[in-house]
Amino acid sequence: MTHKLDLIGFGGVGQGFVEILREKGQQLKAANEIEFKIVSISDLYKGSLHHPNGLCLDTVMKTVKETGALYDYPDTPGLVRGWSSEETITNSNADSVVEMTFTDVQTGQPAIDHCTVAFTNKKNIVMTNKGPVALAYDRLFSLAKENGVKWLFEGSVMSGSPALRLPELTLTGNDITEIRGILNGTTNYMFMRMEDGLTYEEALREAQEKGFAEADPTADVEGYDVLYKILILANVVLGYPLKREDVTCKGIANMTTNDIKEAKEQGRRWKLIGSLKKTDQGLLATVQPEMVSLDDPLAGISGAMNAITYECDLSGPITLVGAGAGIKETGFAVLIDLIHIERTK
Ligand SMILES: NC(=O)C1=CN([C@@H]2O[C@H](COP(=O)(O)OP(=O)(O)OC[C@H]3O[C@@H](n4cnc5c(N)ncnc54)[C@H](OP(=O)(O)O)[C@@H]3O)[C@@H](O)[C@H]2O)C=CC1
Ligand SMILES: N[C@@H](CC=O)C(=O)O
Repeated sequence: MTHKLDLIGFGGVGQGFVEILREKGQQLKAANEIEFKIVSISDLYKGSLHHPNGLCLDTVMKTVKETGALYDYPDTPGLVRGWSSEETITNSNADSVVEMTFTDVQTGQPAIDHCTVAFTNKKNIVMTNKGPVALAYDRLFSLAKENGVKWLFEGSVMSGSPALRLPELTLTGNDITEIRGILNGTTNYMFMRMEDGLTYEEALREAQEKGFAEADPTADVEGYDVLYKILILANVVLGYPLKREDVTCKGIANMTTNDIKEAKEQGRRWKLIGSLKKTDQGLLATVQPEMVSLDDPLAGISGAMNAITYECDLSGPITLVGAGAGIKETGFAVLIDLIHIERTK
């Protein structure tokens, strides 16, 4: 079975996903009898390529590594260049679109439009972008359903760690009363490096170099990235139509190495915590830095690792610990969603 893909957005995660297919494509074909074939790549500044029979991934990666763009990919009969994202989604022969453009924390665009165009053209969407899920979940979910296509976004919360599929599939039957965790890799990595003595700016720069941070890292340090993940968890896992204005949100942008040092002197550690709690007054949602004591299990979650605890009425608390950011880890989330589409056909 061949599953044809359009990649929309070809930054860190997009390239990480292509590397995974280069390394594991044959193995995946043998184990699952699925061949994932990339027929289009469309990126704002790197350019756009489409070939109905598939692009050569070795040449794509060589071209982007050598030139930073796709314009020097060689001409072959049938190759189309220059389609915009929407033209790619509309015109290509792909079965699924993988949406990996930047997350716009104000509007969710252009990714919301990409979903609308894909669904009305009867294409599945797999995405790591948080915007459409956080801001337009109900509308897009209905649109995908009306058009008989799938919309999967495991990578939007905790990258390759199954923070959404765990409650959906494995914890089902429980009433989840509370969700709480460390949900941003960049800030957690920054706390670790600031404890090592780096300044706020140095720690942020490192997180950017490692591919953890958003294109605009304000989203990470002001807490909006966690806010979006909290909206996704509320809407998707708890089925509660939470909006961004319902969430109290404070980030770490004003924190200094002194704050980190003071916490250390008190035998404590800062963590940026996102939480959702069902109360008699409704769903209480917060994002804020908290000082946790060193014997709190969250204190041991360091670097770009994240952790999330689901308080369940039947099974008790279940905690998932795993990568919260990273190029390959997030590329894996794309892969597992695509395999899931094939397995549930
Ligand atoms: N990195 C991580 O660890 C994780 C990332 N995510 C999410 O995954 C998505 C991708 O992340 P990442 O790869 O790190 O981000 P990057 O900023 O590296 O890549 C985003 C790419 O999207 C391109 N782009 C922007 N607008 C458009 C458009 N209209 N059409 C086509 N391409 C466009 C950008 O192009 P150009 O640069 O040429 O302008 C860029 O190449 C983001 O939404 C992020 O929030 C989710 C989980 C973890
Ligand atoms: N910028 C985000 C990436 C994953 O969502 C983070 O640092 O967690």
